[in-house]
Amino acid sequence: MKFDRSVKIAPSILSADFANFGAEIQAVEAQGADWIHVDVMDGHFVPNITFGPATCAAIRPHIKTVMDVHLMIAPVDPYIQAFADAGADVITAHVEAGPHIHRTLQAIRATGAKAGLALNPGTPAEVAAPLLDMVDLICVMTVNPGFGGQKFIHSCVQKVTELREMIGDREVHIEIDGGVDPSTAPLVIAAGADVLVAGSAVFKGGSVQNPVPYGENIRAIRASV
Ligand SMILES: O=C(CO)[C@@H](O)[C@H](O)COP(=O)(O)O
Repeated sequence: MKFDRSVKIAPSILSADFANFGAEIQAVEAQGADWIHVDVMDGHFVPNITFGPATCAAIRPHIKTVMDVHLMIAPVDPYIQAFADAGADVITAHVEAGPHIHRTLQAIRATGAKAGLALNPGTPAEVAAPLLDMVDLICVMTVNPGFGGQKFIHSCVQKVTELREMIGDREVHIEIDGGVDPSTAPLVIAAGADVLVAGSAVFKGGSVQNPVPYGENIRAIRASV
């Protein structure tokens, strides 16, 4: 996976048809998705449950782009290898999910996957400072994690500006997750983000049978930035 700073749109399959992940992934990729964002939730770290490594392994052959796995689970460390074996290109863990984030990031990189660090809306940018050489991506949550379709939290935009300044010329992506649509995407791109996760704003109005709205939605986000 080669680093580049262009704007990338990563549809979150949390808003896709759960009975049809393979076809949904193929449809959004055909309609212009750059990465596929996979939200893993455990009903403990976040108040919702989605799926685990077996589902990730099952969808992997359908993903031609980048499989971006966002772990909203605690503990994280016992499951890292399973998600790497499932074919994740990026594995992101939350700083709030345990006491040893440095060890977690090391363990992710040791698998060969890119290491992502996620920050909840209430977590300040400074927590990333000692970890900048250990991460390939920082995921700024712009909603409280757990559900799609929530309202973007505007106070998180300043955090993106601070992180971009901190990162300097390191090859670290800034990903935005939650409430991204054509009205909020320009704010975070201007602040220095390059990966936009979007669930409801991509999947709304479309289906596997009628994927054209997926393309229109992706182009609307791209055009907004
Ligand atoms: O991680 C999460 C939610 O916890 C996200 O990836 C959501 O799935 C984004 O959904 P929208 O806010 O774009 O609908």
